[in-house]
Amino acid sequence: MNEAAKPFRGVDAVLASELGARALDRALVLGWIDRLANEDLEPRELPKAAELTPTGLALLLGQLKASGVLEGANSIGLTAGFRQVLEARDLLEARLWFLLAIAKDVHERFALLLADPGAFVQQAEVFRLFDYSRALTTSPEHLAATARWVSYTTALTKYEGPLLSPLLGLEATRKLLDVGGNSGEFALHLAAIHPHLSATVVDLPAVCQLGARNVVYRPGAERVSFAPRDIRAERLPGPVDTVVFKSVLHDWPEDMAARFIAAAREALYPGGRLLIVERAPELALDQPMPFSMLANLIFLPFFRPASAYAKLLEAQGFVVETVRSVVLDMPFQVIAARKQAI
Ligand SMILES: C[S@@+](CC[C@H](N)C(=O)[O-])C[C@H]1O[C@@H](n2cnc3c(N)ncnc32)[C@H](O)[C@@H]1O
Repeated sequence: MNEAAKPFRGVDAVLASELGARALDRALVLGWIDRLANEDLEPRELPKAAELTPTGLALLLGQLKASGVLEGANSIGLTAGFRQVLEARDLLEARLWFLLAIAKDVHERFALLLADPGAFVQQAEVFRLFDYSRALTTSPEHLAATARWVSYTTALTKYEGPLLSPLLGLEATRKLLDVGGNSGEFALHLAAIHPHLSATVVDLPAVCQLGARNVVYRPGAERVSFAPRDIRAERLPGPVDTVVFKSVLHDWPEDMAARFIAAAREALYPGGRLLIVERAPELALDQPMPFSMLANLIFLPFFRPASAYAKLLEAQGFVVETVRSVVLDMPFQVIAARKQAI
């Protein structure tokens, strides 16, 4: 297994069942995980154990053992496997937050998810949290609302970055635009591993403001800048030699995706490269699925095959050079295309 994929595998393994995920959420909230990280305890010594019924305590302990979080009977401890998972605690907490929120929508609107995924996304409560319109301004209220979901995308990207960057072929890149680049986490990773690369993150104003706070003082930050823009209405800054769209284009219908590809073309030098980095619509739908997969399953109808992006790119005069893929929580693909020199 690719070493860098381990955090995803570990997190997804402890979130395999919904009850297990809920139990872990409670254990985190009750402070059990923090206490047990330092010492083993008897069940009745666990924080707030006395507030649970005997059955509640047994259920919570039982589910946490069943999902590989805890072990022991008289003396309870964290398993070695879960201690490793805790090394990516930000990823674990981000995944839990999103899964528990989306589960409610899936429970209430499963028929709609099957019949009309667009309407599901429109109606799902969880997507009110991801309200891009509140990122258009930087009032304290809008910054706070935006910060909640930006910390989710940031945590995911922190672990996705090292798996994806080897597929990008950025050795010759000097100036890169990360469009919809969120808090700059991906751009910062790219700048940190490529000392000659400078990156500009294009995103909505509140996201850029949070992003500037996210990268400050971290290695490579001096080569990461932010360009607040609404890409529906404004041109991209340029010229640059590489443009990246990571997990951005699936959010948009095909005509808008084509518009953004055209804007990237305008921002690129002749001979420049455009990289589309997206999850691939490849899930074994006839296999039992872990609860954790809900986080991707709801987007499945919106993920496009590489061939669909190749068509959009070729229609705009790009030459598709490579399609590479890697498996994280599901397959991710990188479609690399070059703007023709003339
Ligand atoms: C699904 S997130 C992906 C973020 C990041 N690239 C990642 O991989 O996690 C889509 C990003 O597009 C940005 N975005 C949405 N609408 C936008 C717009 N009109 N102009 C600029 N950025 C926009 C969002 O703020 C968000 O950061």
